[in-house]
Amino acid sequence: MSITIALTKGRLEKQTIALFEQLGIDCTEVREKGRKLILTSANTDIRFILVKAVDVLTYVEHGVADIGIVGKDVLLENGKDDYEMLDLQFGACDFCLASVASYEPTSPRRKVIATKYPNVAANYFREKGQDVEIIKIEGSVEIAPLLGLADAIVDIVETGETLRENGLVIFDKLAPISARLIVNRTALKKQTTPIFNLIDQLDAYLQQGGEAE
Ligand SMILES: Nc1ncnc2c1ncn2[C@@H]1O[C@H](COP(=O)(O)OP(=O)(O)OP(=O)(O)O)[C@@H](O)[C@H]1O
Ligand SMILES: O=P(O)(O)OC[C@H]1O[C@H](OP(=O)(O)OP(=O)(O)O)[C@H](O)[C@@H]1O
Repeated sequence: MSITIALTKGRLEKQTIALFEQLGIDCTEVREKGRKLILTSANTDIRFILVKAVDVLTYVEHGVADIGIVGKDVLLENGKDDYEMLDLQFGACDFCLASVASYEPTSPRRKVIATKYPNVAANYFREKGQDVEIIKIEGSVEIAPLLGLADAIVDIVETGETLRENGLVIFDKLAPISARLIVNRTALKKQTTPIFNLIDQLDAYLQQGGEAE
């Protein structure tokens, strides 16, 4: 029986492949994929599918993929933490509250918050007991406070360069983010041994300080 692994296309792709290759899993077809989206590993029973981050959740939830590799941001936003089995430690960044330096996070005025992650932002302000208006933005979130659309943003910060270049500063760190391995529950019951073997190998590699290049 083969294992299907859904990979997040884009930023996490290279490091995911590098990590699997460190375990001796051939990923040549994924590295040289062209426009192909279903790829096989030459030396294992693993099949990879390449999809957008949120779709990794969908394929794993429906059992079409047994395993998924996805950012913690996507799990938090979609309330799917319980699928998570392993922190893969790459793709590290943070969810942050940021704005222009004059922003007053504790002022009683009802704030407007722009974000790609409305649920993460809503949970954060709910826990703080603050009622805010949330505006969903699809990208370039940093311009929202500069143009007066929002008072502040909740967004991913990695190097901090985007904030710096747009004159924004961090007011709070909400949660650390990195790539996570998620597993479909039924697949785990049906294919316990191969799935746990893979997780154990990844875990052992990461424990001994190995990194995805
Ligand atoms: N600087 C960063 N900005 C955004 N995501 C990052 C960053 N560094 C690591 N990541 C991780 O990479 C994952 C994939 O991000 P990527 O930008 O490739 O896809 P996306 O968020 O779906 O964007 P797009 O809609 O542009 O395809 C994120 O879910 C996050 O976990
Ligand atoms: O701290 P940094 O290293 O600068 O990285 C953080 C930036 O990267 C992401 O945006 P992305 O490049 O995905 O573009 P987007 O604005 O279109 O989402 C994120 O939303 C930040 O804007």
